[in-house]
Amino acid sequence: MSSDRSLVELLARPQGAHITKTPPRLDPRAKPSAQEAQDAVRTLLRWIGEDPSREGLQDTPTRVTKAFLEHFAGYTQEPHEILARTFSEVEGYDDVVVLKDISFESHCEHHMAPIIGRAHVAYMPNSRVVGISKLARLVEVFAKRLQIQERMTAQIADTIQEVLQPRGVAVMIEATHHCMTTRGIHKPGSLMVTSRVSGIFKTNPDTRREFLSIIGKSGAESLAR
Ligand SMILES: Nc1nc2c(ncn2[C@@H]2O[C@H](COP(=O)(O)OP(=O)(O)OP(=O)(O)O)[C@@H](O)[C@H]2O)c(=O)[nH]1
Ligand SMILES: [Zn+2]
Repeated sequence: MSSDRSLVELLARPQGAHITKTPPRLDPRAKPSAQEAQDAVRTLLRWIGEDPSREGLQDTPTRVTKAFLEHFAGYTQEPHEILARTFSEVEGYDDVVVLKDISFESHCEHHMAPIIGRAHVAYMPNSRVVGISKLARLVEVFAKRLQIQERMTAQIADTIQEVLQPRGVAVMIEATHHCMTTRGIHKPGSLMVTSRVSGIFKTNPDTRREFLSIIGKSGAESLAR
């Protein structure tokens, strides 16, 4: 192509058309395909110096994406729906209900490293109670997302408060953060403890003490006031 011709063609283009267009901004929430997710795993494998085509790694991208679907299943579940069904025939039971030692596995949003812990969930019913398994399901929904422990604690407590409208809620979580135990500062055995209380658990020290005693933490008087 002569330089004259290319100049003519260039001038004939609409103004600015010769400038490479900025690619459209990706919607950060648009879901990539399974293929794209598996390719991303292959990229990471190459990045650590591995050969994704070797026999032992050939199915690894599929396994990893499948595992991710399990680790992060909480994004497809609606927490409020879990507590939708309640029972009122409780013979006037209006004392504290506690489900303690609910084990969970989550992942921290900073390193995507496991957070392994236990949650203790209590509420003071207001004429209606919820099926007790639903408290564990609620923990599970929030655990199966990328988390920081403080937010997970608050989300569990706030959802119970919003949906059941009990006289109070108390949630305590104790967890080990693998980003602190297996990397970084390497402090195995360190345990992060968070709590969120509302209603009567906040205003009445006796109710708070009862919760702490039931979960085996009597003496821990400093729970958020
Ligand atoms: N508050 C809080 N911090 C968390 C949680 N999970 C992880 N972290 C912390 O998030 C912080 C991220 O800090 P950065 O300095 O950005 O990351 P980093 O350089 O990898 O930090 P180090 O872990 O200290 O090596 C770290 O201090 C983690 O310990 C959590 O649930 N709650
Ligand atoms: Zn982390």
